[in-house]
Amino acid sequence: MTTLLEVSGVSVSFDGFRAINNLSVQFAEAELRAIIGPNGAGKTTFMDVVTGKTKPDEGRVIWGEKNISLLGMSESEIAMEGIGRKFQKPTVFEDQTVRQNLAMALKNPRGPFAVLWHKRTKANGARIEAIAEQIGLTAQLTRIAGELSHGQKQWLEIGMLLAQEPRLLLVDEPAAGMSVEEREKTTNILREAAKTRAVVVVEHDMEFVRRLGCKVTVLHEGSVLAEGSLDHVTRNQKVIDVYLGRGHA
Ligand SMILES: Nc1ncnc2c1ncn2[C@@H]1O[C@H](COP(=O)(O)OP(=O)(O)OP(=O)(O)O)[C@@H](O)[C@H]1O
Repeated sequence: MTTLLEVSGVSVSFDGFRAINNLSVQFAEAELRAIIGPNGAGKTTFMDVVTGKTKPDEGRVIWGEKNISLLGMSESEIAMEGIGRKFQKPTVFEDQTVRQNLAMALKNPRGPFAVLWHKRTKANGARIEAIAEQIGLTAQLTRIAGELSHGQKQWLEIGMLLAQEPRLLLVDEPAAGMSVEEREKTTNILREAAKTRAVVVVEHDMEFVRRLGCKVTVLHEGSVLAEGSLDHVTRNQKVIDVYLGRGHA
């Protein structure tokens, strides 16, 4: 498997406290990965480092086949490299329809060829339909986004991120506040999306992680404590001691 993102020996300190401590972790192209760990383990800080929001004190963050360092890049440059991030709270344009939200998110090829505009609009229409189907919102395309349920808003935002065609999608606690059916649908959307890109999901809900059925990385005190299948990591005594024993099983 080709490595898409390599985080190597990364440390981040806040006022002398090491939130990320010599962290090394890799992600392959087109893989689904769950990141779990107790509160304060460094999961959010890890995503902040990858997206350029937080600059590490040490270490390397290497991206893509050209082995580009993300460390010297701004957040917007990193986003343009193809790294998308879904925060926990859905942020869609509430007063716009689902279709308009997706249309705004679509990555249009920028160029001076105005004659191609019509063609492009047609192609965009097809892309919107395809994404709507992928996120299960085909029947909601003409609805105002503000009227959608919490789960539907989350899917719409995932769709808006997919419209940008990211090569890596970071998703923060997608299952929070969702019903059982919504969670199931969310797992399917993420699993499907991960067939063509890397999808990294930070999640506390172990049932949801089990449904994802993917490799799991357990973070603790800013480093990787265990990695492997969910069964493998949940059998690890250290994982049981620091995480599962605290009611996350
Ligand atoms: N800007 C900051 N200033 C000071 N300390 C911070 C800052 N950001 C994070 N921390 C600390 O770094 C540690 C790691 O935090 P982080 O939010 O990355 O953990 P987490 O695994 O995402 O936790 P949770 O599961 O609660 O979201 C915590 O102890 C947190 O208090």
